[in-house]
Amino acid sequence: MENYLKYHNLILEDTKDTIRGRFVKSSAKLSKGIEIITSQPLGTVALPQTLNESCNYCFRKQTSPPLQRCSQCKKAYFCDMGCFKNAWLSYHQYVCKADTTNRDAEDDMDLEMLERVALNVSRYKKRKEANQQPQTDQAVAGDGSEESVEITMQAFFSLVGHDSLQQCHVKEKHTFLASEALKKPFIQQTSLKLEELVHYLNIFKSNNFSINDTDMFAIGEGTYPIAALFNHSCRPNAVVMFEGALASVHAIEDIEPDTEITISYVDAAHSRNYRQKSLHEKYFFQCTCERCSASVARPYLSLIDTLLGEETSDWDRAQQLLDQHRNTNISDKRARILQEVEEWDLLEMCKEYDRKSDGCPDPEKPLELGNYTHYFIQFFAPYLLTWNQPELHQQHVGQTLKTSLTDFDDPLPEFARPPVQSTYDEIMKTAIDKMLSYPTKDGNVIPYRLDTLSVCSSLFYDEMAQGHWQNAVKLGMYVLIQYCLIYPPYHPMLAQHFLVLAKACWNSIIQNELIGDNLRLEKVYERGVRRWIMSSKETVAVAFGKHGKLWRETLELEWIFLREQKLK
Ligand SMILES: C[S@@+](CC[C@H](N)C(=O)[O-])C[C@H]1O[C@@H](n2cnc3c(N)ncnc32)[C@H](O)[C@@H]1O
Repeated sequence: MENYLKYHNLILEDTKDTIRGRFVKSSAKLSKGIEIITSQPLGTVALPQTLNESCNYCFRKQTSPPLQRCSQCKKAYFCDMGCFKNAWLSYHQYVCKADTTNRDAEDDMDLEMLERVALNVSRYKKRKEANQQPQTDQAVAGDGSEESVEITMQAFFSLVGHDSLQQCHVKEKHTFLASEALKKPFIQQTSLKLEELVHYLNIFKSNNFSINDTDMFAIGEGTYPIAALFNHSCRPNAVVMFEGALASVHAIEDIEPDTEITISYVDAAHSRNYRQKSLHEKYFFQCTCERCSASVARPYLSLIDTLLGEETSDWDRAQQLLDQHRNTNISDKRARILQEVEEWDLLEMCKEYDRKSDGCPDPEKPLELGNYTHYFIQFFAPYLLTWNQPELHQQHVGQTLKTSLTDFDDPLPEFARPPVQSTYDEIMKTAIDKMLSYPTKDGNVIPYRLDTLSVCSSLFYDEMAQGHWQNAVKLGMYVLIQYCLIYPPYHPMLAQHFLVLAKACWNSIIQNELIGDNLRLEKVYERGVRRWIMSSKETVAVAFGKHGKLWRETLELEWIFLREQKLK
């Protein structure tokens, strides 16, 4: 295992702290966008609601030819006979029948994962017993370039289950699930004991990953022993991405040698309390990352949570309530926000907060969604991505100075306000201080709060679904500002949002053309599309790589947009 890590410029260090355990650090500089290491699954389970969307064996999505449904159990889907045969040999033969029990869906997934992992552990042990020769480290790991089964298993056996810390109801549930598994002959044949199975379930709780598709929607869950060696930070420098069932850890910022590499176990778009509570319940630690506790180097990071405030209720529940429109408080707020969005005049706002006009919202009055968005977007986009490329910010002098920013964005006049700060940290600090300097008033929608974000992001998708593109663009720009605060600049959530925003802007242009709306508005949208396509290209390449669906979609949109421009 160490060899595999070393080959990938990684070192596993032990803190000797019983909770923090080991952590992974870099032994060389790792540039943003690189795939640091890949991680093979020891077991994967599809989410019940997405069973027909991806192959039950390799987790790839396929529409042409369509996935084939298993004719016997009529539940699992596969790409082709190859995947079906592999699945059959590894696990499907044991579960290929209707399950008549009525456990809840989460328990069913845990049980399925347990059975898959137990089978793999038992096969591995049997193979080891059959091949009695002691293996040297070299023979086990080769040159370290490939993750052999031995490496995956070594990593799995080393993972923490926090067995003694689990709460009574968790212990009871895990004991029940382990005994359910042991009722099945194929699990009895593994010779694994009840305590071992309970330990594996504890390992899953603190180490498993949610498997996402390219649109960042969860489609399953997996045990990835190598990826599970990375510790958590609410401000991570790496993310775990999936290609089918293979996980890989990507750097989302430049990582200097000897730096801990961290990923985030919870969505960073939650309040500090929510994150702390769920990290403690599931992983048993108190998060002291740069965002959770005041960092000396980057003090503005802890101000992000001061800005965001608390969730009004449990986030998922709030989402549910939003969907159902039942909760009067939330639907009142939704109606008020929608009215603000309807009344916000995009052209007026663009004029007021144009870089040359030096406009800023009245410092005596609370911020409204429109002026908040138009004023602060000038701090962030696209400057969060290009602050370290000053040549891109040069004024267009003479006839020929051409830079990618002048291709994609307005050249920035020297006297422009607010000035582009010269580092990422300065941009963030200046913007956050400025936001916090505005007064707030009870009953007003406070733009930077989390509850406003959750209403606006749900409205953003609803307005797109209904083809209300002008509203969608305003909401999308607002959500962008919040994402710039919450996520590191090359985070997949931000990259994906840039692309969706570019598409919304493009659809707005098409819709405006259809209804013959005014030309000046069209110019504003065109500038938006250029800007969001550029930002999307820059971030998608780093966060997702240049081989996936999002990169293709970005290039396609750019191609259509540039072609239309030429035709005009
Ligand atoms: C997925 S494992 C990470 C690898 C683990 N440190 C190990 O040695 O196997 C998750 C566990 O690591 C520890 N951990 C992860 N991130 C941490 C952090 N930021 N602070 C303290 N402990 C952390 C907790 O014990 C958590 O349950």
